[in-house]
Amino acid sequence: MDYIKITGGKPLCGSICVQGSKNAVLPSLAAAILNKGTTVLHNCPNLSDVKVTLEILKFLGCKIKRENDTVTVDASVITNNYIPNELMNKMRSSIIFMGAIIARAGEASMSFPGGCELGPRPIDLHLKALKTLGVEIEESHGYINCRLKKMQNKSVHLDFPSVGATENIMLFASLSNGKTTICNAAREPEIEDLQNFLNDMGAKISGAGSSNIEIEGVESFHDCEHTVISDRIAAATYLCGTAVSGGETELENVCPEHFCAVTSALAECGAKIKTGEDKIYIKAPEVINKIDIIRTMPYPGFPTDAQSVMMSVLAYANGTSIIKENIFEQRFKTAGELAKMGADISVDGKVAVIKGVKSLTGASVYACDLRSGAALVVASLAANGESRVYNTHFIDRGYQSLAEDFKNLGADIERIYQ
Ligand SMILES: CC(=O)N[C@H]1[C@@H](OP(=O)(O)OP(=O)(O)OC[C@H]2O[C@@H](n3ccc(=O)[nH]c3=O)[C@H](O)[C@@H]2O)O[C@H](CO)[C@@H](O)[C@@H]1O
Ligand SMILES: C=C(OP(=O)(O)O)C(=O)O
Repeated sequence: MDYIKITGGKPLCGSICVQGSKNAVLPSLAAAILNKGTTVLHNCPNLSDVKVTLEILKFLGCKIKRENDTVTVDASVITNNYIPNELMNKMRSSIIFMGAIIARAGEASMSFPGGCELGPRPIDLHLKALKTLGVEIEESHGYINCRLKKMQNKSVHLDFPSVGATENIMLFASLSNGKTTICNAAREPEIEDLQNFLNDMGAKISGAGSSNIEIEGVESFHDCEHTVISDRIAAATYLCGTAVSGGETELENVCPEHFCAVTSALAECGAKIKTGEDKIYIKAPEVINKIDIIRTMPYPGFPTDAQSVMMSVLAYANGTSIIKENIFEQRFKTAGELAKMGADISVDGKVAVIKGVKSLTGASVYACDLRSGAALVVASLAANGESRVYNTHFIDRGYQSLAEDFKNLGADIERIYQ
């Protein structure tokens, strides 16, 4: 089994360029099927989730070309409007194809999406919104069959600002002859990037980044090129790695305003942070201060995706910190693995109490999901002795070169292929 081997104790230093955003590139690739032509996306990270998305696009009939971080999707001809379970269950984001395929083909059929196990991840909000907009939906033998009856001009209210549901509605409604308003839309930067990309293709969407998004449907799209935004969670991971290691690093190709919640938490821990337009510098604190409480929230609150790497930082703090996880029910599995390294963390439902310890000890640990893998690597960077982080396939979903990046910053780290 592959693993990442880390011998802790080396302060990180130097600078690295942060990859393109997983959560921005996935919906944008799905959106490419809305254009009966060629779409070029730059800054596409090389991730296993991106590979699955490209497989889905090929299955639908698209021609794909990848040159370094540029992906070209030719969706002139679509030959399928369904996605088999083998592709759907490989990741959560496969559900974003639903809105896009219905918009392009009038009907779509697919099974439920898969992905990391973070507790229940229903898709009721996606389905309810599409029904409101005139899509007939029935479930049969594990497949969801959707057919557009008549596009309704409607306002859709989301009971929770779901990122995926907001994206699905945007994709569906942008290629139609109606006007749609999304109320209580997700405000994540990836939603704004999707709006910018769709508008580059000829859509008429406004309001992304706020809770109300207005979509004026258009009849067709045109070819375009778009550069995907930088990955704010990867950036948060490198910042947390630097904070525990005691070093100082600079990240390039970032948008610091997208992860203010993380940088203010790290500043509260005592890290020195300086931001430029597309750069961020961090100097680790000599002693990591505890944080009374961090609550994960939809953007611009503290991102659930950065919760695990932050837990690794607080495991080394000079007191007791609390994390309240409000988005996913089972996102504290990392705590059990950190305990193998000597961390003192107790979990009760949505709350984790982290009693900081002076040092952790290297151990063999298992990533339980994507960010858990990143968190275990971060914790290992400062642990005494050697750690082995297994289940690297989770890490590959969201980081194109986690071990290599930390190595370039001076860590004693290596990916072992077996
Ligand atoms: C590919 C991608 O962009 N993934 C991100 C996206 O996931 P994803 O789009 O799946 O996350 P959502 O914002 O939809 O989910 C947030 C919460 O809403 C619940 N919910 C969601 C939809 C629904 O129909 N019903 C329902 O109850 C979920 O179970 C969860 O508790 O946003 C999450 C929250 O910021 C991030 O952690 C993921 O990294
Ligand atoms: C939960 C995540 O992603 P996904 O929604 O793709 O599972 C994540 O990026 O941490």
